[in-house]
Amino acid sequence: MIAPSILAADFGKFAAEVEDVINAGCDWIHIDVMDGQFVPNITMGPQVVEALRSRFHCTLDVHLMVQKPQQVIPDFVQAGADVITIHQEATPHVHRGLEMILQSGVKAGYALNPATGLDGLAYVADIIDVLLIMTVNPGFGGQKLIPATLDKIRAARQRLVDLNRKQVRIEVDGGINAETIGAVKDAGAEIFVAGSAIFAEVDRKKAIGALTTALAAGK
Ligand SMILES: O=C(CO)[C@H](O)[C@H](O)COP(=O)(O)O
Ligand SMILES: [Fe+2]
Repeated sequence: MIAPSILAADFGKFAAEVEDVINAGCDWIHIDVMDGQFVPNITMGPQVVEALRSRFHCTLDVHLMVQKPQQVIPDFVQAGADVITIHQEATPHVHRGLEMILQSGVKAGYALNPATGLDGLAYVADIIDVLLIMTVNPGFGGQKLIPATLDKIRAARQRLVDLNRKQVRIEVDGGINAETIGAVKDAGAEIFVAGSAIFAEVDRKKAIGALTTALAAGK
């Protein structure tokens, strides 16, 4: 499953950009929400999710890179998100935040920065649908994948099996391209967020095709 990250899209023709990747066969759209506090960048809010919801039927995968995500979760639920992911590092009450998402009828994602370990996973594994392993430090698109995160993906896959929660899908985000996608897949990832690898190319169908081919070929 390839999830284009619209952070790398041309904001001047936003809807057309999303339409382009949906027409190219993508069913998940990854929406990066940044508050300028948790990460040093400010991007988009619930209005963007609402606008996309009114036009498209695809899965809207909202990645909240904000402090105190509990304060904004209801806004993104209301806007029509299908998956809402919050960071372990963004709140001392990550379990409460994940429960809030789940109780709203939305799929809950639990995100870990590159230097955060898997210690908390056992305590939230039963209430999450997605484990988002950041393969770059969050805040910006176009960065290089951090190789040490591959071991974490492998360890997370095993940990989920041990916890009897292998249905939790591992999502990877940052620096995913035709060169790296095979390795993250072999490590155990199932959802692949790609921003610049898709939107920096003129022919999005070709770019997504290159990712799919690399995915099938593996490492
Ligand atoms: O969460 C993110 C950054 O914090 C983005 O989803 C990610 O960076 C995607 O961009 P690219 O594929 O260009 O690395
Ligand atoms: Fe993201």
